[in-house]
Amino acid sequence: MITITDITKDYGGKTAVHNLNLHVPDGKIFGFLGPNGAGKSTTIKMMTGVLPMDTGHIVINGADITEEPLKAKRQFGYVPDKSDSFLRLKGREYLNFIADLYGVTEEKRKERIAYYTEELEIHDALEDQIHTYSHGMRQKAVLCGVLLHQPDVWILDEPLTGLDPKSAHTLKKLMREQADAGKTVFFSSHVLEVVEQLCDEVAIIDKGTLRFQGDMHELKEEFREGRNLESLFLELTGDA
Ligand SMILES: Nc1ncnc2c1ncn2[C@@H]1O[C@H](COP(=O)(O)OP(=O)(O)OP(=O)(O)O)[C@@H](O)[C@H]1O
Repeated sequence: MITITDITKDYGGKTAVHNLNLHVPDGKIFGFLGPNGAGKSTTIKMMTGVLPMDTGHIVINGADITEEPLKAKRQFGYVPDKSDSFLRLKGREYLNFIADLYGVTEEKRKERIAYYTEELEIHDALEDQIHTYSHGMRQKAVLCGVLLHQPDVWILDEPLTGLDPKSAHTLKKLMREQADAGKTVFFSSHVLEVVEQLCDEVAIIDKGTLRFQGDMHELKEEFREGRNLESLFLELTGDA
């Protein structure tokens, strides 16, 4: 579970996120939706402790990201929208490093690395350095790192962008399994079809301000005759 209370972030006088409140429950796939520049990545960076917030609190599974950063960070796995870290490591070295960080046993890491890298089709690239990987392959390597230590909370920034159809299908299946196991799945997107197909609950943000939060059923109730998610999104984000 993630609770965000009254968070605000200014970048040199420009407000990127303004008094945002969100409750991300367990057992559901939660989509965080908004146009380019809406404040999604800024919010995710504050959730994961990458950026300090100016005001407010974020609590992840009972741990405050500012007051108990290590405890909070142990609760989640994070896949950023761009991954340019550990480029000199080979894929297998990176995954072993993650397994060491999170204390995954030899037996479990062997089994999980084999399973998830096969599922996401990067097994054949494990002996190559990450700088030779494509954007999608890097994302899959980071995703395997998250799957390897099986955190309760997943925080994924645009996770399906750049994935081929088969890998996107596999990731959607894994997200559903995680939610069905009563865990937390939070992801950002501006692809409406993905959100419509996958989410149980959504929040829509625009210009740093929350425009809607509710389940897909409530969102669909907002649809009037002849309107779809796209027209509703455009109306909520002020572009209709
Ligand atoms: N480091 C920064 N310095 C100054 N302004 C920034 C910085 N990072 C983001 N911004 C601004 O903050 C606002 C929110 O940006 P953010 O990256 O959070 O949006 P987003 O919803 O993730 O967009 P996208 O879908 O395009 O990735 C934008 O107006 C952006 O220009």
